[in-house]
Amino acid sequence: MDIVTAQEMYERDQTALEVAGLEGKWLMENAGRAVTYDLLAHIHKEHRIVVLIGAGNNGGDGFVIARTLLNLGYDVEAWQVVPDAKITGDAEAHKRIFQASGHPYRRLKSLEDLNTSLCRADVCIDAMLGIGVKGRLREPYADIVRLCNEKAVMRLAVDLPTGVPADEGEKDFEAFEAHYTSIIEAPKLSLFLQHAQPFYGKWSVVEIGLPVKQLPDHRRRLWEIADVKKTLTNRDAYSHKGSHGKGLVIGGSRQMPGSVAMTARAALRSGAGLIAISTDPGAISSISPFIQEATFVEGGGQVPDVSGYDGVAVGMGMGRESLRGEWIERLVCESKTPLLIDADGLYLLKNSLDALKQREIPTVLTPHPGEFAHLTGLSIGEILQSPFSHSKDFAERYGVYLVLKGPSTIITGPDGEQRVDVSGNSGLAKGGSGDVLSGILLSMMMQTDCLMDALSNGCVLHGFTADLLVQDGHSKVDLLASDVIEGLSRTFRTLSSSSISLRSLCP
Ligand SMILES: NC(=O)C1=CN([C@@H]2O[C@H](COP(=O)(O)OP(=O)(O)OC[C@H]3O[C@@H](n4cnc5c(N)ncnc54)[C@H](O)[C@@H]3O)[C@@H](O)[C@H]2O)[C@H](O)CC1
Ligand SMILES: [K+]
Repeated sequence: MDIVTAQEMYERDQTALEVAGLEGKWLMENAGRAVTYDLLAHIHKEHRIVVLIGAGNNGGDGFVIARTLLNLGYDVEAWQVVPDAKITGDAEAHKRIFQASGHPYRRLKSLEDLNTSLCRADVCIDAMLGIGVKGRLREPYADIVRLCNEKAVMRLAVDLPTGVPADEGEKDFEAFEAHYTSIIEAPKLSLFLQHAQPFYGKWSVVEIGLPVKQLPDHRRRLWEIADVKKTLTNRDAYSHKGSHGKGLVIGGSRQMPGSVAMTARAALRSGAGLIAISTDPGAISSISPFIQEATFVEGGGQVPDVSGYDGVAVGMGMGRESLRGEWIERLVCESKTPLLIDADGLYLLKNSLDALKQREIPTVLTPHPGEFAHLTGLSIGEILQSPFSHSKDFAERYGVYLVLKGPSTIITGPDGEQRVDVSGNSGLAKGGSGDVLSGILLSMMMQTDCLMDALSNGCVLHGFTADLLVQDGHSKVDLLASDVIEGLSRTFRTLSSSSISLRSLCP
């Protein structure tokens, strides 16, 4: 599913008009009806519903929604919150259809009247502003939004909650706090921003009839379990351990032996053929009981020889001594093997960014916002405010694959393509989760031709496993990173059993 900016959404509407003759009025009818049927899952016949209608096309959708609900026999009060003169274009056309259908609407004269109506209502549908909002809300929207937010009503938003900017880069806004948002055609960037997402509540996306094959490809998509099923490499019946990648995990220390154990174990549980660990010799006895299948290579204080491996993950629990920084620089400059750099490795990489630019073999960096702030010199606040553009700038400038971890993980390729993974839950906010993710990613990197697919699939497998575990058996409080490793077996079984049942349906 594509993810768009406001500008890209307007371009899509324009394309629909130019290539398919789909006029705005038709799209508005489609959008209003699709949203209505989506919202019906949250509305009962006995509910009293208030529809709030603003000045632009989001308000136009509101007229279609109010009309459709009234036609279906729901108890609806439609409130136009701006003067008549402000309703123009397609919205005005739909206002006329609304009136011609014999439905009344109310015009906001005083906030007191609306307050009385909202006090009686069970459901409030926000069709005031959508992707056209600019800057902080002006009146009467700001007052109305405050009023709605303090009422004990179910708040449903159309496309975006009024006041939430569609794009990244803005942090200080006041907005309608929706319990549920019915998003039109494609999620907007702000759905994936930590400070904006809570305003959306739960959400889904409705389709409004745009000519999808003709639309410009903005190369930014949501990556979901269905995409994983389509792209995950099948295990060939005649394969051997060498067919699934020979990986090396470099890291761990006496103080942090568990990190590499988890990375190695997660890599093997996700299908890697062979995993070797290069670590502080003093840590081997603590690590080996947890991962009998791994072999150990003698580090001997030297940068390990990585030739002969299909992929290398480096940095987990490695410590930050300057000697390790030299290793990172040498690996970046000299190794001809795809590299994944995480944790302490990212900290040390800061001094080798020029070398990174020169490197021609694929490199994957997996920072959380704090590590990315360290790498870029930006603040964590700046990263969180504009994670899409900062990720893209960095990945393009240094020619790397960047996995910016968070509740919405953004995966960016060196050519600027972006994927977003929203699987997972707060149970993953614990030490060790990143080590497990690195192991899964290493395994996927070695088994998938397209690195973007490998990384996107790895992120979803990690989050989806955590979701399965808290649905059944675990809670978000007790979930451990090591539970996720053991939970991978269920995820892979789920994925393969669904493909078997699909196959069994085919003639
Ligand atoms: N393909 C589609 O996605 C379709 C979407 N539709 C809906 O149309 C809106 C976008 O419509 P647009 O008219 O461009 O913008 P808005 O309705 O969001 O608002 C414009 C309106 O808002 C005023 N305004 C801007 N900023 C502020 C502010 N800070 N405070 C107060 N008022 C503000 C501005 O002056 C304008 O009057 C999209 O979200 C969908 O809901 C179509 O229905 C179908 C196709
Ligand atoms: K809205």
